[in-house]
Amino acid sequence: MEYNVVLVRYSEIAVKGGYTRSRMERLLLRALQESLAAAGVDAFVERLQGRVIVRLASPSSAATAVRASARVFGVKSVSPAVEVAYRGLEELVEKAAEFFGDRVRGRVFRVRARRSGVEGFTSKDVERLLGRLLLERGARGVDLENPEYTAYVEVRGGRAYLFDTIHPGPGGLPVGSEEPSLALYSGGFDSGVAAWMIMRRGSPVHLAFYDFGVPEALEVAVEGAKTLAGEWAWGYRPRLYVVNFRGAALVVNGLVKPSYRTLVLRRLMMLHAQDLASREGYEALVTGESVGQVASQTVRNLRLISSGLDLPVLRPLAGMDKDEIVEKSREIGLYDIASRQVEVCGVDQPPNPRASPQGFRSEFEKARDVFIPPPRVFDLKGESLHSILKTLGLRG
Ligand SMILES: Nc1ncnc2c1ncn2[C@@H]1O[C@H](COP(=O)(O)OP(=O)(O)OP(=O)(O)O)[C@@H](O)[C@H]1O
Repeated sequence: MEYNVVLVRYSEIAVKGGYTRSRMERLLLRALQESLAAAGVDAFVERLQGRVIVRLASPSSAATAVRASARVFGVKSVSPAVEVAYRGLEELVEKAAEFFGDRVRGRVFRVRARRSGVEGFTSKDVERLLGRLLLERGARGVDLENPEYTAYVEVRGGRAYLFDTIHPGPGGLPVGSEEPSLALYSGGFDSGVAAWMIMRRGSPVHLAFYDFGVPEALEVAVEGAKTLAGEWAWGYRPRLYVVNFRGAALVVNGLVKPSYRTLVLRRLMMLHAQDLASREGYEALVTGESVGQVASQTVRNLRLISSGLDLPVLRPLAGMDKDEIVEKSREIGLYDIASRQVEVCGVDQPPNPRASPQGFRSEFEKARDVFIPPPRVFDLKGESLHSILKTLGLRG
């Protein structure tokens, strides 16, 4: 018996009611279809009560389908499974024993059964009967606490799903459940993880990179943006905005007192991102700031950088430690790229961690009217890495 489906469980959607739930389920299906198609899996995606079934055209695509499904936001976990039809408990456990028989031989096991939309027998009945059958067919023993092998049976109406592995998905909400937002993305660890975390909460996140004129930094940021889009952005077309901030850095370095330069430049960045977001219909900004991580991220300085903005600034890493952030970037596949990023902040002196609000205001006034050219805009799904780099003058 070969895997013919992937069973997809979703997390928070299950607790939503009525219209919201069916909208989110539709978004989840669309994202799953897109992710599977991009991975080259020929499959039909079907909604069951509380589950999604990915029906595979070929069993050989099961592993790829599992990987592709586990990269979709809203998915709690996935299992490659065998779907069988049955009439009555006896036929069900017989088919299950056929699938699990070889796998439990010589091993200590347990059966975990669940059931919904079924009359006439309980989950316990399935566990007991199948357990007995598997012992008869060569399993070494039963241990409910510490088995070597778990045989899972999920019964839904007239069909049952048999599986023995559960692979975690990212959780969260399907992309499109929330309004879109714009992440200030540097290509470093923090802003990549931050963008991912807000995508995970259902917002289609677009990215803005502020270019201080260091080609290596721009190249890494484009690569990181392509990776985020290619691995995680299912169900929408993320954009990358590359903003030429060289002029802004020059003006700030020329006019502003050294200890205020980083803060003034950051605030210019935030204001610019807010205008850009408003024009494009994005309803929040996202940054990778974490309280106290560096001098520009003290509570005081975060206040100064973002005071008076109309759009909410989402800072999903605010309460995280650096090592947790780096670990997360590893999990989501951004570590290698982010670790190549060079630190470029546009100015050469760190800010005072407790900058004075009055001092900041008067220094900011000196630079507030700096001209910033319109951004270059890229469709991260539609354009290849090479063509984006070429347009930006980074490839011949
Ligand atoms: N060149 C840039 N382009 C876009 N956003 C930026 C840029 N530089 C900084 N940011 C934004 O400001 C935040 C704070 O930047 P900072 O350099 O102080 O912190 P960081 O911890 O090094 O961030 P990261 O790891 O994302 O580079 C970043 O997380 C990002 O959201």
